[in-house]
Amino acid sequence: MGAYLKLDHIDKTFTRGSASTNVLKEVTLDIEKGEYVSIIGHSGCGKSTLLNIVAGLTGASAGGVILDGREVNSPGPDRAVVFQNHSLLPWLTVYENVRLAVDKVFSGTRSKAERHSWTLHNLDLVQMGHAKDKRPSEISGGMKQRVGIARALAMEPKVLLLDEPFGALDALTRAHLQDSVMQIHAALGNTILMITHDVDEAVLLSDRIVMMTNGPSARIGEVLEVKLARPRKRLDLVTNATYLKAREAVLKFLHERHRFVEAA
Ligand SMILES: Nc1ncnc2c1ncn2[C@@H]1O[C@H](COP(=O)(O)OP(=O)(O)OP(=O)(O)O)[C@@H](O)[C@H]1O
Repeated sequence: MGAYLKLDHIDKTFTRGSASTNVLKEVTLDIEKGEYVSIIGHSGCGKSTLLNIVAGLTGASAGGVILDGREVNSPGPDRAVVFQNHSLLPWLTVYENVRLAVDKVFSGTRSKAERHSWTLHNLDLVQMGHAKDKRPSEISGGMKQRVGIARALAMEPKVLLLDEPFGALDALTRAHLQDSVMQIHAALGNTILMITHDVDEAVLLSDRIVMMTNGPSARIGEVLEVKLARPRKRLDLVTNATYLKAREAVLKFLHERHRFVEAA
């Protein structure tokens, strides 16, 4: 038996005319069911490209993705993506945005009443039940991200793919949302692959942090296991030696890679 989610020797080269850029080189990673894995690396190294390959939105040039024993190479409801800039449909209410996804996945297997209560349940999970009849333009950025997360969770994906989901938010909103995601992960045991630029966020949330080298031809440089017990409380971690050590290791990796590029 292999890993639950396997990224197997992924290579990606973009070609335009006669010019081609090799963005990812031999990226191999095994992720267990219920694991929270973050990918961190400098801007442009290929993190989003990698996530898009897992999502099936971009094809790999070589290698592939195996999820729960099956190769995946096109988008599917078993992999739900939450992007940095929410992608809610502006003409639908909060409820309707989530319901649309629920209907898409479950119209053949669950009754109308079940789909209705499942939609409400997922909005409650992210504390957005109270705003169910609002439209995206009437709610804040953080609330929109919550709805995006509810929509993704409601599809009951095998893997949740988060592409800098908190990147555009102010620090306080970001912290609230991180706490919500930690609670949801603890309660539901989701398998999560998340891209982030934020070292503290990576350490706080992850079981493992995958550090990418700079592109072109980015690879996995190091993988750091974050051996912090859960539940994790951000205030307790400020002085926690394991937390500080992990944070330092990631910062060091990023700093050294950056220096390398500057010197090259
Ligand atoms: N469709 C495309 N065609 C050509 N090149 C592309 C395409 N998509 C991405 N790239 C290139 O691939 C490289 C990696 O881009 P990607 O967006 O994956 O990086 P990233 O690590 O997610 O960056 P950031 O952290 O800034 O979001 C970049 O050099 C980018 O210009």
